[in-house]
Amino acid sequence: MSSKLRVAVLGAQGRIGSEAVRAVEAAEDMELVAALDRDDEPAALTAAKAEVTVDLTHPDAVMGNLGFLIRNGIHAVVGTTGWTGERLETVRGLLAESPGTGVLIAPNFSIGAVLTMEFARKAARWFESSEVVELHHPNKADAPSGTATRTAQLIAGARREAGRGPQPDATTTALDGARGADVDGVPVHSVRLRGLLAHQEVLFGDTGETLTIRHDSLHHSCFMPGILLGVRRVGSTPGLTFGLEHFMDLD
Ligand SMILES: NC(=O)C1=CN([C@@H]2O[C@H](COP(=O)(O)OP(=O)(O)OC[C@H]3O[C@@H](n4cnc5c(N)ncnc54)[C@H](OP(=O)(O)O)[C@@H]3O)[C@@H](O)[C@H]2O)C=CC1
Ligand SMILES: O=C(O)C1=N[C@H](C(=O)O)C[C@H](O)C1
Repeated sequence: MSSKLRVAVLGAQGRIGSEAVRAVEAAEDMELVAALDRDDEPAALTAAKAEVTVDLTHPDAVMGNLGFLIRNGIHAVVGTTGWTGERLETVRGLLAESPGTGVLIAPNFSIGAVLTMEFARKAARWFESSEVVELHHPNKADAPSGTATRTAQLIAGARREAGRGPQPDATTTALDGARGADVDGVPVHSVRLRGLLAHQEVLFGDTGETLTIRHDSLHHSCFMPGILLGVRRVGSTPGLTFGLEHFMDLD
């Protein structure tokens, strides 16, 4: 009997899912027991006795997938985007019925992106204003990116804690969208351009200075160490964990 962790991938034919399949296959402590895509039956996961499933599908599919996984006590590592407070509450509700099951939802698995979010959170209270610009390939499912949304939420939280009020902005906009999307008071701008993969700039400004934190994902391989870390840790971390930073020692 193998002692390797039995891992499945959902969205296995996708841009990041196909990379995750290769990463799991290459990991000495894991066995890829299922690689499923859109038309496959989720029941294959139970038949394959998957212990951990990695979901890299689509915001429209992920809630149904998680419902199945949690009901069947299969731990989940989720990179799929589209997370709202309401969706997270639904996941917590499902987990309450399956208390031994662990779910990690990570807006971004790349180490540099996790650090970008952490640095942005730390910088936020020192600057009057901040804006987030995310830049992705044009086939991306959603906008703004999950990473940009999370970054803006972390900045907003840090501003609230520091007692900072709304960011100054006296602009009158002639066209809807000119100032981007408002995420908790932080403007978020989405660029979609052939040739890009996944990039983000967080801009801070105050009197006489600006600070820009930039991260570039240049290949899908950058997400793999984070995904594998999540797969290794999620089974011993029951309940919902939101953000890979909780599985990393950032201090
Ligand atoms: N957290 C992170 O670090 C990262 C997250 N992502 C996120 O991962 C998701 C996937 O991105 P990406 O790989 O670029 O997208 P792709 O469209 O390339 O891949 C998604 C794959 O999932 C398949 N799929 C759709 N619905 C289902 C379903 N119900 N069950 C199984 N498979 C399904 C798609 O099939 P079909 O083509 O037929 O629709 C496709 O093969 C997005 O939400 C993206 O934002 C991406 C990179 C990093
Ligand atoms: O769709 C992508 O490509 C990515 N999606 C995630 C997001 O929305 O933040 C992570 C990364 O930006 C790549």
